[in-house]
Amino acid sequence: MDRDRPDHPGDLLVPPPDPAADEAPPEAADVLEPPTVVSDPGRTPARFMFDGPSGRLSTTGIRTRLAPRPGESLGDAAERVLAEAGPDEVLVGAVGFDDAEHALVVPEDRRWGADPDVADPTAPAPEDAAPIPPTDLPPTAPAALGTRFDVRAEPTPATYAAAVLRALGAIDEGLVEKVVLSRTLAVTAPEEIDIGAVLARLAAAHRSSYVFAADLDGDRSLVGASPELLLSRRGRTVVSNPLAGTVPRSPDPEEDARRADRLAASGKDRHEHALVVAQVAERLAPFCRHLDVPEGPELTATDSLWHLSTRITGELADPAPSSLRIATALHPTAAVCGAPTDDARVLIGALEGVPRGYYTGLVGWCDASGDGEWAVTIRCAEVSGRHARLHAGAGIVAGSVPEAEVAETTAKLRPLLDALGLEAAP
Ligand SMILES: C=C(O[C@@H]1C=C(C(=O)O)C=C[C@H]1O)C(=O)O
Repeated sequence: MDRDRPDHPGDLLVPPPDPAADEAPPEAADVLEPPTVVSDPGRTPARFMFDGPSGRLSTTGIRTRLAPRPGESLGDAAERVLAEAGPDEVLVGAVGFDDAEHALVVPEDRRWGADPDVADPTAPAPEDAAPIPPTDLPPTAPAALGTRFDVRAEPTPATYAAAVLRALGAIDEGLVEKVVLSRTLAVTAPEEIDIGAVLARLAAAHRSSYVFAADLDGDRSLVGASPELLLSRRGRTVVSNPLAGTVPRSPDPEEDARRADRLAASGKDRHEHALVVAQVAERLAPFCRHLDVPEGPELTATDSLWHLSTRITGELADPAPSSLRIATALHPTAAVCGAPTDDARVLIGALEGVPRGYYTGLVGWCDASGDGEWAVTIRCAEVSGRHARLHAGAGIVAGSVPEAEVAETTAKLRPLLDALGLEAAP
C-alpha cells in the first residue's frame, strides 16, 4: 500500500461548514454541499478523516450519532442506522478498547479521494514539519524535552518494566499465554495542538499506514497512523492483517537487515504472532465459506519498526454482515489484548494505570452496503487543546525481556512525537 497524499492540513480535514458561506460561496472543491440540518446541535461539527488503500474519506458534521438501544450490539445498531439513513450514506468514527466507548456518526458531508487542486503529493512536508532526528526517547523519569513541550511518561519506563515482570509472573503461573501491556506519555504543548498539522505530518511520513483523525466527544480528537488492518470488507471479500512480533529498526542498513533476520527467525516472536493469527482466523471463520491463512508470517516495516505480518483473506458465506459487525467480532485481537482474551483483559486492568480510551480500539468507516475498512487504533494520540496522550504497547510472552519492551514502546511512540513537532532534548 502506498498512496499519494497531499501535504497540507487543509486538504486532509474538510473544514467545518462556514457560517458565512451564504455570502461568499467557497470553491466547489472545498465544500461538498452547504450545511443543512445538524441533528446534534450541541456539538461542534465533527471532523473525520481516514486514508487507506480504498482512498481517503473526509467527513464533517453529524447527521446521526450511533446510539445502540439497550441490548443492541454495535453491529446491529450500525446496520439499523445505515438502513435508516439511505443507500448513499456512510458510518464513520472510532470504537474504544472497551467497546462501550465509541464515537460513530453518519456525517452531514463527506468527500472521497484527493482534491483535484492538491499540491504535488511528492512535495516535501510543510516547513514547520521538519522531521525530528530519531533520537531515542528517554527517560527513566518524567522529563521535559526541549523548552517548548512538557512530556511525562505515565507510568515511568521503570514502572512499566516492573509491570512487564509481573506479567511474566502471570505467564509463568499459566494465567495467560500472552498479554499486551502499554504505557503512555502525557504531552503538554506550548499552544493548542493543530490536529490538521499533526495529520499532515503523519500523512507525509507514513504513506503506507492508515492515517486517521476523528473528533470524539467534547473537544477531544483522535489522530494517528496505524500500520495494522483489523478488517476490510469489499462485497464478499474480507481481509485482516494482524501484526505482532516487533523490533525497532536501525539507521545503519546492515544492522537494520540483521535485526529483520533475527525477528523473522525468533521463536519467541513467531509464537507471539501465531497466537494472534490463530485467534483472528478462529473468529473470522464463522463468517466465511473460505478462509486463506498463510502458513507463516512475512516481515513488514514502518519507518521505525519491523513487524511480523500475516494477511488473512476470506470469502463471506453470507454477504449480510457489515464490516463493523465483523470487525467488532474480531476485536480485541491478541495483537492488542492477549490470549486468552478475558484473562488478558483483567490483567491489563490490573497492571496498566492509565485507561486506554480509544487506543487499541478500531477506527474506520462502513457504508450502507456493509463494505468498509477498520484499522487497529495504534500509533495514535488523543488530543485536547494543548494536551495529548500517546499510548504504546508490546506483547508479552514467555521469554520477553522488560528492557526490550521498554525500547519497543519507545520506538512506537516516536512517530507521534515527531508529528506533534516535538524537539529533541538539548
Ligand atoms: C500495541 C501496539 O502494537 C501492537 C503490538 C505489536 C507487538 O507486540 O509486536 C505489534 C503490532 C501491534 O499489533 C502499539 O503499537 O501500541
